[in-house]
Amino acid sequence: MTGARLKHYGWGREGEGMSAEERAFVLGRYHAKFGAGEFDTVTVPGLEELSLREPRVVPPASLTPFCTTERYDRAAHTYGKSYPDYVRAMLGDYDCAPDVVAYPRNESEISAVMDWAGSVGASLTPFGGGSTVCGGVEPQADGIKHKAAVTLDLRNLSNVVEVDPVSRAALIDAGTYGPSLENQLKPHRLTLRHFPQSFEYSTLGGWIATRSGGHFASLYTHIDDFVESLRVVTPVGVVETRRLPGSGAGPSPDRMFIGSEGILGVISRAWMRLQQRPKFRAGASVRFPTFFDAARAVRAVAQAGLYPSNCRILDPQEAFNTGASDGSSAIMVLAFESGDHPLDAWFKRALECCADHRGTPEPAEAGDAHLEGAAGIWRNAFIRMPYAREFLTPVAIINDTFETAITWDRFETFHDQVKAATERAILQATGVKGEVTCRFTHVYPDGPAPYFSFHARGRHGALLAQWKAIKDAASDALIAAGGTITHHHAVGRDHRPWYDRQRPQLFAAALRAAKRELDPRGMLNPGVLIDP
Ligand SMILES: Cc1cc2nc3c(=O)[nH]c(=O)nc-3n(C[C@H](O)[C@H](O)[C@H](O)COP(=O)(O)OP(=O)(O)OC[C@H]3O[C@@H](n4cnc5c(N)ncnc54)[C@H](O)[C@@H]3O)c2cc1C
Repeated sequence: MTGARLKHYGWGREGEGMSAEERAFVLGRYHAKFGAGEFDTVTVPGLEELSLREPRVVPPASLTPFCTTERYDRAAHTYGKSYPDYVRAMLGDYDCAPDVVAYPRNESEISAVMDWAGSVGASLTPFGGGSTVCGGVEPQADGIKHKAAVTLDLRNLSNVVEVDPVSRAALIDAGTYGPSLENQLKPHRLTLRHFPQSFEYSTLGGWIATRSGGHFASLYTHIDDFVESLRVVTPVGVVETRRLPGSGAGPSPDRMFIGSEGILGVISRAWMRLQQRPKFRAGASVRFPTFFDAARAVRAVAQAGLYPSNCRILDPQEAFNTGASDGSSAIMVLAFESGDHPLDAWFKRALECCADHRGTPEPAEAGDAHLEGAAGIWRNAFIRMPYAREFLTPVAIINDTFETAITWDRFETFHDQVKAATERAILQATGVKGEVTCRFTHVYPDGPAPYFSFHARGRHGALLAQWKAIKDAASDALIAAGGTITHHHAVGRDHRPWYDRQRPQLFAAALRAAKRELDPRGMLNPGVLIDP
């Protein structure tokens, strides 16, 4: 990585953030929701004001070239990017800071850190970009089972190592951040085209470890679909899977590590399936009178086998919040792309599906039609929004998201139940009416992945409890109504109670057995996904 260092509190690098106009726009939307009065503001402590405990362990001389106990490194690896992470950081609570941060440069250094951490009874937390929103990178040391906490940041493993243009695949180091990955593929005229909203500040290894959801709204929804083979460093040795386009040889070893959230080993590199860079595009913003009209159109498009790269819908309130509409209509952002052929026939057919459900396309300007109008405004807001939380938390705004998936036959009831339960919980927890909005991130022929955002006016001193009451109610509702606790944000520690209810018990036992085999000391990410 180049440029200024990453913030220890907030999104992106030091010196980055929203412009004054963007902040005013976002705060204006909240003033409109919650009243025009001044928000009660808390000052976030600076790095030098934080009190961190003395490191409980220090690395041996052989590891010091790539390990540190510096204040900045420990503070910047204490939290991920969830709402409670921001609150605790704002309150100066750095009790769980790691004792040591390691920046290995190759697999043997990963193994050396594992061996040392194991020998001193420390836990080991794999760390990519730290953009987890479910408590995936918080260091663990209870003083009994784990006497100290070591974080293993993979940023120095950051190369596209080899490109196979014939099979259209590349071997890529796990610590490679999104922009660097794409920049290194560009000269080969290839692309991974996996663009989670966190693309700039997350890594290939993190995407694979969490089964992240990216650019493609249909067909290639999760990173899983691009993984051809993996190398994983475990405390008992290295696992390497065979490069194959597909295989029916038993359960897939790749699948065991994809989504393992750092509890079975450290993904060090992967062969990834690539795409041609798109040359042909077709797209539009389509307006619908209601969100459910838009959802029915999405179902028709998904079931027609058209596989748009983008088919995201925003409910009217979500469209209003991002500035993409005046709040009177739902919006579909529809796009097709190909490196090989024109897409007019697919696009035309998708618009027919939309018209069948009262959808009206916005007239497109010349050029990148899919980035014009409401779609373009939404896309810009999508990229800039991550910077908002660092100034919304200090004014006691609770803004968070949760995402799930559900089959089409249950979607409309599911949506209404989850939304109502979340709205009720906001009112109960804060005493003030809040707002819950919904969009789709990904779509399948058998159902959508709805993504809910909620906005509440919290109170300093009670923010964590208020957030938890709302999050618990929303999670309870979506599990009770048959959804998944996460479609792509992963389980971490925050989603454990609901994942435990959703996951078959015998599967949990099998996962525990796999962990015991690969991580006999139980040092890797304790508490994530399963208890030992
Ligand atoms: C603003 C914002 C937007 C987001 N948008 C999206 C989105 O569009 N789609 C989406 O899917 N997610 C999204 N997320 C969530 C997050 O970005 C993803 O989970 C991402 O995949 C995490 O990657 P990372 O490199 O930051 O991993 P980290 O946050 O560092 O780690 C995540 C988990 O993976 C483990 N891990 C990391 N690297 C490795 C490795 N090499 N080997 C083994 N385990 C490892 C960690 O221990 C941890 O449990 C978003 C988060 C934020 C803050």
